[in-house]
Amino acid sequence: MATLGAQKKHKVTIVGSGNWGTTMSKLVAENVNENPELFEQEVQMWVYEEDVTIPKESRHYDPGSASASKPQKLTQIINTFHENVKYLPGITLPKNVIANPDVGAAVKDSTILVFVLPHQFIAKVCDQLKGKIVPYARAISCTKGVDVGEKGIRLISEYIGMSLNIYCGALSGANIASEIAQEKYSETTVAYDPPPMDSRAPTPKGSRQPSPASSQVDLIDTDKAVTSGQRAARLKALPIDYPPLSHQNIKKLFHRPYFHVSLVSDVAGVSLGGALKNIIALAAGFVDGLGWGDNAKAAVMRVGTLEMVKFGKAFFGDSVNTSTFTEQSCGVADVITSCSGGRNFKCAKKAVALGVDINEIERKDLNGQKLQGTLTAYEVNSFLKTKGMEGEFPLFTAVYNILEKKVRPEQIPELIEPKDD
Ligand SMILES: NC(=O)C1=CN([C@@H]2O[C@H](COP(=O)(O)OP(=O)(O)OC[C@H]3O[C@@H](n4cnc5c(N)ncnc54)[C@H](O)[C@@H]3O)[C@@H](O)[C@H]2O)C=CC1
Ligand SMILES: O=C(CO)COP(=O)(O)O
Repeated sequence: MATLGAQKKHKVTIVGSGNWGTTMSKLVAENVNENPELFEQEVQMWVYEEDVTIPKESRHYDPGSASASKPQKLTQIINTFHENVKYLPGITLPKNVIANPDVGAAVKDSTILVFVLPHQFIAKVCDQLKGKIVPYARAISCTKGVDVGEKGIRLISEYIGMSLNIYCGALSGANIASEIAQEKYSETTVAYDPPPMDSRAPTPKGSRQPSPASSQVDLIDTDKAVTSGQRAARLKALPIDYPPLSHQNIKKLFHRPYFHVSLVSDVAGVSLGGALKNIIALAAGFVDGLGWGDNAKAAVMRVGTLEMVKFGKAFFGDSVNTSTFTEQSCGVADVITSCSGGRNFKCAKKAVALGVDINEIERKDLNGQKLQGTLTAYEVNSFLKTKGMEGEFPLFTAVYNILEKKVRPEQIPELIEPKDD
C-alpha cells in the first residue's frame, strides 16, 4: 500500500540484459504497468552494447532489407523490435522496456536497481555506477555467484551494497529463464531485509545528483565482519515522498501469475543457494556425461546440497537459516532444476561426453551466455584452501579438481565417499 501523501513513484532499472536479465525486464515491466501508483511506467534495461546480426531464423530477419546481413547495435534492435534477438530470441518484450547502452544514464534517478549480470562483471559495473545513483536507491541482486578476495568471501548482494553504499537484497530460485519468459509457472525466493533507519524525510531539493560513493570497498573477512549496525549507519533512508519499499511493494515488483514470489529475510541463504548450486550442477553434468544415469545424479545432488548447507553455516553463521536451503525455491528446488536443464549441467555433460574442455563448449554453444559454475568452483576452492578446509567439502573440491584436470569424473564416487577416521 502506498503511503498517504507519497507523490513520487519508483523508477526501476534492470542492470543487465542476458537471458535472465531480459526475462527479468519483461516481468518487471508487466508489473510496473499493473501498479502505476507505485512505479514509473518506463523500465530502463542496461545493455552491454554489441553489434548483432539478426539471425536468419528470426521473425525480424528481412532478406529484402539492405541491412539484413549487416550487424546492428543490440539496443537499437531491442528498441525497434521489442525483442532481444541474441539473448532471449522469440520473446516479445513489453514496449515500456527501454534498452540503454549507457549505464549511468540507465540508472539516473532510479530508486530500484535490479542487478542481473554474470558475477564476473559486477565489480566493473559497480565502479561505473559510483556517483551515478541516488544515495537512497535500493537494490536486488539476481546474480548467482560469490566474490572471493584475498581476505575472505562476500555475497554478490554484499559486494553491490558495500560498493555503492546502498541496501541490496537478493532474488534467487529454481528459475530457468527461458521457461519464465514463456510464462510457464515457477517459484522464486526474494530476500529483502533492510536495517531499520531513521524516520524518512522528504526528498531534499536539488539533491538528485548524489555524492560519489567511497571508491574503497570494504573486504568482508569472515573472521572480522562489519557489523550490521555499522553498515546501517551508512545507508540513506528512502525519502517519505516515495511509496515505502515494504515486502508488499517489493512483491508487487516481481510476483506474476506465472512467477510466484516468497519473501524472506535471509539474504545470505538465498544468495548462497544460487551460487553454490552451480557447482553441484557441474557435478551432475559430469556424471550424466559418463552415462551413469539418474541414481548417480541424485547422489551428487544429495552430497552437494549437504555441502551447500554446511558452507553457509560454517562461513555465514547465524545469518543463514537451514530452512532457506530445504524449504525455499532458492535451495533444493534450484539444485533440482539446475541439474535437469541448466546451462552449467548441459555444458558439463557435453564436455564429458565428447571429451572436450567445458570452456570450449561454453564458447561454441552458448552464443555469449556465460556459465557461472566454473568460476564459482575456482573461487570457492581458493577460499576453502585459505581456510584449510578443502577436505570438508569433497564434492566442491572434486569439481574444482576435475576442471583442473587433476582428477577424472569417474573418480567422483571415491572422492565423495565419507572417509573412515
Ligand atoms: N539464464 C538463467 O536461466 C538464469 C540466470 N541467472 C543468473 O543471472 C545472472 C545473469 O545471467 P544471464 O542474464 O542469464 O546472462 P547470460 O549468460 O545470458 O548473458 C551474458 C551477459 O553478459 C553480458 N556481458 C558480456 N560481457 C560483458 C562485460 N564485459 N560487462 C558486462 N556485461 C557483459 C552480455 O551482454 C550478456 O547480457 C547470472 O549470475 C546467472 O547465474 C539466474 C537465474 C536464471
Ligand atoms: O540459475 C538457473 C536456474 O535457476 C540457471 O542455471 P544455469 O546458469 O546453469 O542455466
